[in-house]
Amino acid sequence: MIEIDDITKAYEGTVVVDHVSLTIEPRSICVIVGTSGSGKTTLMRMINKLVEPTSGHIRIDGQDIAEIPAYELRRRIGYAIQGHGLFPHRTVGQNVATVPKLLGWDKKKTADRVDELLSLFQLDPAEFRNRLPHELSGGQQQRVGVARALAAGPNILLMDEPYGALDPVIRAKAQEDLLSIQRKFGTTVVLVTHDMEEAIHLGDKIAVMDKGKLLQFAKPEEIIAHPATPFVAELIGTSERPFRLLSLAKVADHIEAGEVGGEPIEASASLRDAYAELLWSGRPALPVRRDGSIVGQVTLARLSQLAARPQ
Ligand SMILES: Nc1ncnc2c1ncn2[C@@H]1O[C@H](COP(=O)(O)OP(=O)(O)OP(=O)(O)O)[C@@H](O)[C@H]1O
Repeated sequence: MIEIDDITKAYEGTVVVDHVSLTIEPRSICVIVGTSGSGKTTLMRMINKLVEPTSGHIRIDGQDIAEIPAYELRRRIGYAIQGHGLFPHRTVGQNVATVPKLLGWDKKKTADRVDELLSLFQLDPAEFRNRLPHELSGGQQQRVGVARALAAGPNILLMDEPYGALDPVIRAKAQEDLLSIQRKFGTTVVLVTHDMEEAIHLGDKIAVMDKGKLLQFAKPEEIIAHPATPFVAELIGTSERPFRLLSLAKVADHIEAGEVGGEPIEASASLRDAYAELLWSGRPALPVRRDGSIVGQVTLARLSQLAARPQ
């Protein structure tokens, strides 16, 4: 658990993070969202002491980080940034091995871990471990950056706009990878983005920042349905609200009995994808497929109800 307790950061009298308090539950993803310069990165960097707070406290699993040396904290907390930050003259394998090496892991354990992580990120170790970062695509470099951050199995992973530079297809893939890896390892993730779509997709909870202040800290459903201020509502985009609500749930959770013809949709698809397909194909219902079999239908009528403002 990460407890941020009344934290403030000022640079020469200018307050950039202003009395922020929030508690991030273990094994959850907290996304910090807000406009440029709102203090997102500064807030996150206080968690691994890259920035020292002016006042306030941060506790990790009950321990005040003021009592933990910065180097120790940074070995315990993974950190991945936009543009990956890989060492350009070190191979992919050496990059991923950075923290295990600092921790004095033996060669075999380190090499096994590097290969495990590269495989996990769908980078064939034999093909990629000896390449230099510039011999990789942007998306591959980003994956190596996240693999490096996870190398020593940290409980906490901080990510600063990790997918900002990726094209939409690679970005969606990287987000799915993050979700599955987070579930696999149970990592607590704090991710900074200015993209509300990304925040809603990834966040168990979303922290909305503006001018150094925390405006709202809540589940995506709550932020969409009950934005705390007009600024939060604007950030969500009023015309986007129904679609954002639908993007939070899966077809699997809203299957109705009944048979209907035509091209099916997968149960794992989001309701938003189902809604788009219903509108695009002009059908009132789609058959739903799970593990290759048709298991029911999803209907336009039901999705229209689900997209309406929650009471
Ligand atoms: N080392 C520093 N010295 C002085 N001011 C700083 C320093 N670091 C950040 N700031 C200022 O603090 C404010 C918040 O910066 P921060 O990087 O936290 O914002 P952000 O929300 O992450 O923005 P972006 O989305 O553009 O990265 C900005 O006005 C920035 O200019």
